[in-house]
Amino acid sequence: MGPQVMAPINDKVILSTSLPTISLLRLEAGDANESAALLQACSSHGFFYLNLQGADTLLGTWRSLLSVIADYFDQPVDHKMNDARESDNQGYEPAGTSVGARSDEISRREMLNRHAELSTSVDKQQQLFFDFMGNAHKITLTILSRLSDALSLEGSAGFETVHRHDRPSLSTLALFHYLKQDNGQVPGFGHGKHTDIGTLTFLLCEQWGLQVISPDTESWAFVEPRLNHAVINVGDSLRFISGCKLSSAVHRVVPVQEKQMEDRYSIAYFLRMENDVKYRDSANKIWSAQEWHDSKFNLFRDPVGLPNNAQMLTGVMESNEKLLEKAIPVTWF
Ligand SMILES: O=C(O)CCC(=O)C(=O)O
Ligand SMILES: [Fe+2]
Repeated sequence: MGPQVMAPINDKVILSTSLPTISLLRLEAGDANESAALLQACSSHGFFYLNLQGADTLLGTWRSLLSVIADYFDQPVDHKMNDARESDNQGYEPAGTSVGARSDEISRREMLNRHAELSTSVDKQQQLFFDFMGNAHKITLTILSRLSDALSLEGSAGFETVHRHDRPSLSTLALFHYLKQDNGQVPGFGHGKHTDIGTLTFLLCEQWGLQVISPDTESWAFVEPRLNHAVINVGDSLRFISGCKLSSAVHRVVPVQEKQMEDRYSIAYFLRMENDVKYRDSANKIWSAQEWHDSKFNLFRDPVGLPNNAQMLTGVMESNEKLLEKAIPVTWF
């Protein structure tokens, strides 16, 4: 079983037509104009389409993975619970574990020893997952070094130097299944509004549902799924380490119609910094990358004191001048 076709959108939907498109081929070739366009995209929107032309291996692996994950999530919950690890970046998490996220999820930390402990059907597909992670990792590192170039960050000032291969990080591949709401039993759908924790997120999804706050209109806009394009966004850690020159845009996942009429599948590779890298958030507090990660995940699970803590979910973006004028109420699905 593979994912179903995309849902038609309704009239009220605003499309984000202004998202920039960056070419992976041109970034790989070191085209300086493309690096400048990348910097512009990451400073203004914090979100862009990455044209994957030329990345045939990755696109092929993605096709195979889509049917593997659909089959995986199709298994009974009891069986999938054999893979539960009570971890934010390893194993299975059933829908509703984190506030605002109504999705089944399977995540795998990038493991250099090339071995993952999963007992259910996906165990046999380990190579596919590692191939995908390897490719996504390489692409996100290319983006990162082009951003360093465009910001003239040379040598040890470059962003790549805090993403060394042999240092522990919480980089993760996550596979999401947003459940169809056709039988009235699913309490909610989607992913509440947030910014991503880490450096860069590489997202592949051919179905509707992702929304960003458009910097042009300051209101929610759907990101149109585009064939052979990934959606890349800047996370909090990169925003902070860039001295807030780059934006970690607020986004969420919602049904396109009143209810979610089809199962939705997405794959995200979260590139994260080395655990002990330190940075200042925009409120001037110092964090290690791991502390920021753990605190934000604790909040996702148990949002004590929301909406006071809501600023952290959105990477303190709402106290940033970019969104200050129009504070958006915290809503969950
Ligand atoms: O599933 C998606 O399209 C996006 C998921 C997301 O934003 C996240 O997991 O951080
Ligand atoms: Fe996200």
